[in-house]
Amino acid sequence: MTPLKPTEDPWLALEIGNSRLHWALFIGNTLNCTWDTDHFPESSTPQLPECKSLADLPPEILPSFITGKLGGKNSTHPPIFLASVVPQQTALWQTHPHVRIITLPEIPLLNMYPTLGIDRALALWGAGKNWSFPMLVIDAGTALTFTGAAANKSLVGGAILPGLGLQFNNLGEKTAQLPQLKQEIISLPPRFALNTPAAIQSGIIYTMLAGIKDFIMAWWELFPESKIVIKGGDRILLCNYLQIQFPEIAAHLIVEPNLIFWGIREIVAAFPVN
Ligand SMILES: Nc1ncnc2c1ncn2[C@@H]1O[C@H](COP(=O)(O)OP(=O)(O)OP(=O)(O)O)[C@@H](O)[C@H]1O
Ligand SMILES: CC(C)(CO)[C@@H](O)C(=O)NCCC(=O)O
Ligand SMILES: [K+]
Repeated sequence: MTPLKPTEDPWLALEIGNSRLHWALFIGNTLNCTWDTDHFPESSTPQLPECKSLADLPPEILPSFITGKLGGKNSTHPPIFLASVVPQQTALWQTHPHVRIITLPEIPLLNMYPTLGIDRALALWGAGKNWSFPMLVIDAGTALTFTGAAANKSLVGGAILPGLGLQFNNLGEKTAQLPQLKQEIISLPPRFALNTPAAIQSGIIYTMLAGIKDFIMAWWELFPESKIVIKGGDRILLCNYLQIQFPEIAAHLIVEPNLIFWGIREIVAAFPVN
């Protein structure tokens, strides 16, 4: 792979989450744009190892407006820096000639444990480098996670629970009488509900908000001055409800969809350049 000129060369960041792929185009250090794509179907075996030029990447991965920004189909393939928490999807990219997989030991956080998710580590590193440590990151994704580090950039730890979508889906799937609901709750339901959909919504949303509040309060006991950043596909929904339920807490949250990309940028910037 040709070395990057950090100020001007284009490169792609790819985060493979459990629901979908999250992409970013960087020009040097500057984030140009982001987009999301689906996982590859398990059945398909994309010809990724054959990707020599941009023209070889399927259009469902690289939208034409991105190819345009990169100078058209015949231009040289930019490097892709990949971080994944889905090993089967990582495997598809492993042999791609321009892919560089980011691994946990490359992230300069102290006290990490070997099975820590790379997404959690990158988001925490990106948040801490951008705002400051101590730092707590809340990822409202497929899983809801809390991940915190102290002022000395040492991982304090965190917690993992089913995200909003998983809670709704699991309840609908594993019970005979409960319907599958979408988590698009327009307004907060009554806490003590008199119909089934509202009762499910109440149960899930109020316990989740109370849980988030409890983790935040516990974190502030340890690190009273700490900033807290929230990311993930359900961040806006959760922030809106936190705003109604616990406005004094919501006011302190920094909402940032691109945390992992900031983390990846830090790692890429530390890359040796000729
Ligand atoms: N367009 C969308 N596609 C899929 N999920 C979405 C979308 N918009 C919001 N969501 C919600 O976002 C949540 C998934 O979050 P996100 O996309 O951050 O997960 P992910 O790709 O698995 O990443 P992570 O591994 O960080 O959880 C789901 O609960 C889902 O309901
Ligand atoms: C928790 C998830 C699924 C969140 O994406 C991911 O970070 C992961 O698979 N983590 C591994 C376990 C851990 O972080 O302790
Ligand atoms: K699993």
